[in-house]
Amino acid sequence: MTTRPPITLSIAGTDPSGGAGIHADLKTFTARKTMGTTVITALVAQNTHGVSRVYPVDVDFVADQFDSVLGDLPVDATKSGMLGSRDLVELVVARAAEGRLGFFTVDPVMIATSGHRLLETDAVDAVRTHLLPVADLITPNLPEAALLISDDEPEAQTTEAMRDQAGRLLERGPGAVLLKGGHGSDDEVIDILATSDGQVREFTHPRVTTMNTHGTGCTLSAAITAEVAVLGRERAAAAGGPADPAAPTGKDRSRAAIGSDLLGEAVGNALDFLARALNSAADWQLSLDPEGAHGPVDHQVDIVRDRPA
Ligand SMILES: Nc1ncnc2c1ncn2[C@@H]1O[C@H](COP(=O)(O)OP(=O)(O)OP(=O)(O)O)[C@@H](O)[C@H]1O
Ligand SMILES: Cc1ncc(COP(=O)(O)O)c(N)n1
Repeated sequence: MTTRPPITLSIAGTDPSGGAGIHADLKTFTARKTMGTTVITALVAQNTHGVSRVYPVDVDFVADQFDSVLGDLPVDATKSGMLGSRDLVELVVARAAEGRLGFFTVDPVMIATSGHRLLETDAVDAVRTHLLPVADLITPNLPEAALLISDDEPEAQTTEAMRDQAGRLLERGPGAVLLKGGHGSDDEVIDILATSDGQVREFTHPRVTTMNTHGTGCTLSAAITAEVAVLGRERAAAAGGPADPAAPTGKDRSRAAIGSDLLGEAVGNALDFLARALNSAADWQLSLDPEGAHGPVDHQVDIVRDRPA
C-alpha cells in the first residue's frame, strides 16, 4: 500500500523577508504537517517596512506553473493570496472551475499593511463576481469585506455589523466567510465564521500587543487550508472511503465532504496556531532599523528549537 502526506497549494506573491505571501504560506503548510506546493503570481520586493516594487509574473507562465503542479500532484486543499491583476484572477477562476484545487480558500488580498496596493483596482470587480462564487471559504479583513460588498459600504464597527456583512458576502456565492476582526482596536479580537448551511460561529481571543503582525492574514488562511487538508483526509480514511478519488473533486463534492463542523474545527485550530505564533514573536526585534517595522509571526513556534537533531 502506498501512502502520502496531505498536499496543499498556495497561489500567491513572494515576500523575500519571509513574513508574508508564499514564504509565510509554505512555512505554515510545513508547520501544520502538510506538503506545500506553490504557484507564484508576482515577485515582490518587500520587507518589514513595506513593499518597494512588484514584478508581475506573465499569465502564461502562471498557467505553466498550474500545469506543473496540478498535472502531477493530487492537491487536497488550496489557498490564494495576492493575485495582482484581473487576468490572473480570471486564470485562477478557470483553474478552480476545473475542480482540481480541492478545498479552495480565497484570502482576498488587496492592500498590504504598509499601504501598498497588491490588487489592481480594475480586478476588484472580477474578485466580487467571479472569484467569490468558486471559493469554498473567503477570509476578508474588515476593509476587504466592505469593499467586496460595494464601493460605498462602510467598514463594520460592531460584531453585529460583522455578522450582517458576513451574511451578505455569503450571498455572493462562497461556501463560507471568515470575517477577520484583527483590524479593530478592542482588547479582544473577534472573527466571525458564517457557513452556507446558516450557521454563524464567533471566535474570540485576546489581542496580542505587538508590532509583529506582518503576514497574519496569509498565515491564518494557509493554516486553515492545511487543517482542512489534514482533517479531510483523516475523516475520509476513518470513513473507509478512497483517500485519493480518481476523479477530480467537483466543487459541490468538496464542500459537502468538508461540512461546516469540520470547517469550524479547522478554523479553531488555525486561530490557536496563529495565537501561539503571534505570542512567540511578540517581543522579536528583527529589523536593522526597528522604528516602524512590522515583523513576522513565529511560524516555527511548535518546532522546538535547540533540540539535538
Ligand atoms: N494583535 C493581534 N492579536 C491577536 N490576534 C491578531 C492580532 N492581529 C491579527 N490577529 C489575528 O490575525 C487574523 C488576521 O489578521 P487581520 O484581521 O489583521 O487580517 P489581515 O489584514 O488580512 O492580515 P495581514 O496583516 O496579513 O494583511 C485576525 O483574524 C486575528 O485573529
Ligand atoms: C505577497 C504578499 N501577500 C500578501 C501580503 C499581505 O500581508 P500584510 O498585510 O501583512 O503586509 C503581502 N505583504 N505580500
